[in-house]
Amino acid sequence: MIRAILTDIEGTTSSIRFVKEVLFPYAAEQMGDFLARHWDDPAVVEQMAAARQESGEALATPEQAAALMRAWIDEDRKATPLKALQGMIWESGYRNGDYQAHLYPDAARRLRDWHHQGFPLYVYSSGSVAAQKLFFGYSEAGDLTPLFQGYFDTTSGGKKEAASYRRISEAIGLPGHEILFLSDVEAELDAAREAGLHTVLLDRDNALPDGAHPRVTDFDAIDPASF
Ligand SMILES: CSCCC(=O)C(=O)COP(=O)(O)O
Ligand SMILES: [Mg+2]
Repeated sequence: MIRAILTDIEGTTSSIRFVKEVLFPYAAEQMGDFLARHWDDPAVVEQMAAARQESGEALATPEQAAALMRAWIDEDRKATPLKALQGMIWESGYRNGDYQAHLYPDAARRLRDWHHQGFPLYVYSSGSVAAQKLFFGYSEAGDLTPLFQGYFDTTSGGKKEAASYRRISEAIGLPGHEILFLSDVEAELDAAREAGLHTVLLDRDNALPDGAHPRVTDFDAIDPASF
């Protein structure tokens, strides 16, 4: 029986296009300026230390660091320091009203329904926890943060590693077989299933063949009671 639902964001609750064509370019454009202005802030110092560790580069100036961060954005690298910096940069964009996060209407509707039915809801995204809270706080469907019990990011591990889902199950306080994980990426679902979670593949473009995971094109087709 499912007792909690864990959802991915990009490609699952929300369009890939919004992330790739709005959020990532915004972060890339602001990165140089942001690092120059916040170079000595403790939160940035911490992420720069992590970026040096991951890259092996000296990153001695904001310009050098910005160039590497932009390269990582281009390759869609799910690096924790990049994700933390993106979250810091996106904050002002949301607060200034430069954009609102895209939410598929079916996702917003079903997340509200499941919350009202008593399912604890959680997010697991490569975006930082701070970025996730901004995303759902400033969404096209309004502030959805009251729906969620908790958020997980790459500090729990990579999304294609079964160990990450074991950590998340432990943090939620439920065995894997009582958690339903929703994602648009089969490799993430494979890892979640290896950790014992139930899975559903969101195939928003109805373009994928039937495979190892139940496949739906929207949240309306998901019935947590059917597992
Ligand atoms: C939290 S919003 C931005 C999402 C993001 O940065 C990203 O890399 C998307 O990853 P996801 O795990 O949600 O597919
Ligand atoms: Mg995704």
